Amino acid sequence: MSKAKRALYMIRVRNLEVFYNSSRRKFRALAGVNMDVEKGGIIAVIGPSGCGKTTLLYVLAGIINEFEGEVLIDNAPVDPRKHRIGLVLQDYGLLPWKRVFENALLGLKVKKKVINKKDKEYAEYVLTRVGLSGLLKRYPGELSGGQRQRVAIARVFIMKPDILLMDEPFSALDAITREEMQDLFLDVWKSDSVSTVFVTHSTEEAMYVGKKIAVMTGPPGRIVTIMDNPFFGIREVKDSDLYFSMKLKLKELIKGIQK
Ligand SMILES: Nc1ncnc2c1ncn2[C@@H]1O[C@H](COP(=O)(O)OP(=O)(O)OP(=O)(O)O)[C@@H](O)[C@H]1O
Repeated sequence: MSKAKRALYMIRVRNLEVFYNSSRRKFRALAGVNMDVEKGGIIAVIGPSGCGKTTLLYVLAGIINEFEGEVLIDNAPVDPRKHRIGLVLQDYGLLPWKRVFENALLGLKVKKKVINKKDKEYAEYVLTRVGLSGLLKRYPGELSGGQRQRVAIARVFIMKPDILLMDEPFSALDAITREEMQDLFLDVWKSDSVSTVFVTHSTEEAMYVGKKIAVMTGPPGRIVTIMDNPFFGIREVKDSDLYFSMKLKLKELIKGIQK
């Protein structure tokens, strides 16, 4: 492949195999996973429980570093010391003894020893965009679930990551807060267009936040299809035939029904 073509991709996964070793057995969690994420792309990864979605994210985050195959971030082997990798988890990952502002700066602090005035101004700007400007001095225990997730989202955008990995970030939230957070995520994402892998259990969420949708089955985890999503960022189409037929197709693929 030509250099110009390769440079279009921010994330490249080729023939990825991951095994978990326990004392009794070797468990194959991923089997020959292939996936590309374009610069500024969002791929939503959807699949049944236990198919290997989190394992895939952990490889991309550099948390799992024993694997077979190739995993490239911006054309270089994944390396958390070199790449800025933003990871948002379902349980927010906030430190309970630190206030909102300090929690929001944690990701950047890991990457940068000295936080300067410009960094703090940018942090304030992002926190204001996510609607937290009045809550900067609170502790996580004094926030709602949605507010905690806002802090977690602000934290990854403040560190200006090379790639963003979202592991079912909104699944613990009630339906209304969840929709608000999806809107907020896309709104903040639009200004940075950071290349994102968004893992979700929900077909509706995948169809709202994914420019592309990858369907995984397993274990062992495999990607059975990657499709373009014409409904990216659109909510009002819920009654269209095309929307429902795509949703049905996704559900069938997740269940392993191939027509
Ligand atoms: N540390 C481990 N040791 C052994 N097996 C593991 C380990 N972690 C995960 N697994 C197994 O690997 C498979 C993939 O797990 P993973 O957490 O990646 O799935 P998932 O698709 O993210 O699931 P869920 O949607 O329920 O979060 C599962 O079958 C799981 O039981």
